[in-house]
Amino acid sequence: MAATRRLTHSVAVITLNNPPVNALSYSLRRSIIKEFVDASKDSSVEAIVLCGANGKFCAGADIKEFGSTSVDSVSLNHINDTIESCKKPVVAAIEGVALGGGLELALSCHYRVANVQSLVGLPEVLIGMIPAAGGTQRLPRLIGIPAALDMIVRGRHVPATEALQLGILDEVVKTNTIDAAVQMAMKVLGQPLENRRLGTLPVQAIPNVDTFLDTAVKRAKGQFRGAQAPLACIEAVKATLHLPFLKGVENERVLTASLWSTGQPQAQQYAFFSEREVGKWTTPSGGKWDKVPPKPIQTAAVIGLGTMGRGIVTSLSKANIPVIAIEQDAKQLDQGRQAVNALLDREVEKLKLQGKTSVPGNGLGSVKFTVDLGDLHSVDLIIEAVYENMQLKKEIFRKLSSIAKPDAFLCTNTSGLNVDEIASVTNRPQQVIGTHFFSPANIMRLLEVVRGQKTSLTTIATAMSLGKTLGKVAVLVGNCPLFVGNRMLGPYLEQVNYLLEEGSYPEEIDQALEEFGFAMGPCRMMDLAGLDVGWRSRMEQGLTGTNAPPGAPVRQRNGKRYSPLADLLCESGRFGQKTGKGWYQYEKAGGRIAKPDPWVRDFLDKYRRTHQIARHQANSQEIQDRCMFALINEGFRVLEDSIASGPEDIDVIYNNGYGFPKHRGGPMYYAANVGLPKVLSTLENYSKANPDVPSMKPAFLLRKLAAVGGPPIKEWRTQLGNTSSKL
Ligand SMILES: CC/C=C/CC(=O)SCCNC(=O)CCNC(=O)[C@H](O)C(C)(C)COP(=O)(O)OP(=O)(O)OC[C@H]1O[C@@H](n2cnc3c(N)ncnc32)[C@H](O)[C@@H]1OP(=O)(O)O
Repeated sequence: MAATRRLTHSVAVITLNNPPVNALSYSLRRSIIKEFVDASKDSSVEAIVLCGANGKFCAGADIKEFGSTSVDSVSLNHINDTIESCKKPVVAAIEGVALGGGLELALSCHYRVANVQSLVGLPEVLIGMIPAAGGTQRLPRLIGIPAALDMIVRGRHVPATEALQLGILDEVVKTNTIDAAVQMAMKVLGQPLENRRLGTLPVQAIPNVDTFLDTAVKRAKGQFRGAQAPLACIEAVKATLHLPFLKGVENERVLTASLWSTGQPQAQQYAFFSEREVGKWTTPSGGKWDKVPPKPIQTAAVIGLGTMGRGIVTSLSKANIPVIAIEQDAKQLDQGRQAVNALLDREVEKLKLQGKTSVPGNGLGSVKFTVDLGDLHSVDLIIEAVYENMQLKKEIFRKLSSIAKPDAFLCTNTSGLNVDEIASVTNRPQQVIGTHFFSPANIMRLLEVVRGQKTSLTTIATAMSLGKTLGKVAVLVGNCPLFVGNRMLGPYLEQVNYLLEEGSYPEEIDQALEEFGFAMGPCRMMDLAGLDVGWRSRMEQGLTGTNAPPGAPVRQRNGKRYSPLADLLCESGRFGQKTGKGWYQYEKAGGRIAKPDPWVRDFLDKYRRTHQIARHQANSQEIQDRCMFALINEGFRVLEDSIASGPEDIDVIYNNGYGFPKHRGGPMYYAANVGLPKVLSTLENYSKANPDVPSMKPAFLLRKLAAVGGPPIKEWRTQLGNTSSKL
């Protein structure tokens, strides 16, 4: 980890070298300042270029060093101020990424030249922080408050072509970025540098700035629900209007300290590293991500062009993988084709905005639409995405056994069916795996990769690698009903139903959980997913409908508490958004604007009267605790059963697939933060009062960890001990 210096003509080229992303660790910072000061004093040097080794400029501060002491003696602010005030021209040569402290370093240079493929941004907000090395002060001075605020609050990675238009970059080149930067440095020799020192410039005035900033605060509160960093970013940028540069930088420091005390940065940084950790899968048989090479996937196919299939085809095409898209008849194929083409048109528009129109074929993989399964004979990987019906899925996999080439991988996109049962009808169970995409599959980042009993390590490696190629965060999980995410949702939604029975209204429950930070409350989520999905499944399980045990009490099944509320809603044709009515009413069938429905209130009131349930109106805290602790308790059971290999896996699943607020780290991190003894005692109390709700009986692992005082989450794995692993 060092910066090295060489001389090209009279230009000193200082290269940041700290693989893999040239993060600004303490020792790299120390080395940069030394090389820089030496170069600025060296009389043979007329200008300086800063660049990064291995095709990457710099991904910012070394996040691993946050929170550790004694690393601040060479601050990035000091480096940036030294660079900005240098009398010799300094040019940043940006390749790959200039993010966070990396862009702040580049902004302190007098000029910036970048490769066309590179990305720049201030993504600190995504790890719960604000840019605090002058970024919130220099960027608005360079590109104005509105554009800077948009970048800083969203933490957007901006493509070089857009950054050039915004005025962040002075030149964009296709090749030889460092040479171009050296040329630029020589060209500007002798020119005045005063107006290139961003810290000395005034910020451009905009009309009605106060209204503009108030609107930004309101929008951020609505969008980021409880996350403090976006608000601190706005506060920091606002300071450019009334504080001189150095005071503005001091304000960044104060805001950072205050953010740190909320615990949100720590949670988001845990989430950041957990996303990277889950890619490093291992299996009890000794399989390991870096020991088993994946097979290359050159062609793929998707069977079924419903909502999921359309998204999966788009996702594959976006990753430049040619896809064959299959439907069972010409009419459905045509509908699927139109829907996929509309999604792909949007992708082309996005690529155009990123200046990537020159990529052959727009950088999208071709899509061939067909009704002929025979066309699949030579594809490398097939994803079945028909609706959730075991018999139908088995029929398709039987056919694929004889049609697909012997080394083709067969994936099932199921949200909870038994992958082993599907694999059992094929002639290659070792090449069968579950790939549980989340809707809309072209947008949602999560992919649950479900390993069957016979799934080979190569198949796991290939599915995990495909996830990465598709830009997803893939998490390896074991095969059990509903896998991880949906399994944990069961007890959570059970509590929602009980709260509704007891006296809460849908909008109160949603408000409590949206205040907690969820992107969407559970009643709105059920309406979006379709209430009929669960209803059909409960009918198949014999819990409701004609298969229900004759004479079973309405609110009990097999001796356990049961809520028939959602069944009753479905029986009256209320399936959620798709029918325009569910827990809410919508402007039309398929509408999205949820309005509280007096019919639902009336229905719930009548239900309570019929069943003589005394009304208990839970407050937000009770709603949050009951729902969250139910979710967490099932998370512990998932760990006990080794369906997920660690708490990080669960947290990544919830953060990326279920709208869990990242600033709380994930459900298991949240549990550790609340304190496991508290989670345990709340569950114990509930369980004692409600022995007919077994999902709330504290999990063994929770008891075990609470008994040793609730150790930090990093230590949980060692406490898991010997379990019969399904991974
Ligand atoms: C001192 C002043 C304060 C400044 C504030 C900051 O600068 S905060 C940091 C701001 N920067 C970021 O938030 C960037 C975070 N990184 C990324 O977004 C991505 O990693 C990337 C740079 C876009 C690269 O993505 P890619 O998908 O190619 O690789 P990975 O994400 O898997 O990363 C590779 C490994 O690098 C580690 N890493 C990445 N960034 C940092 C970082 N800033 N600090 C420390 N480590 C970082 C990452 O963890 C991976 O490590 P592995 O061990 O290989 O898992």
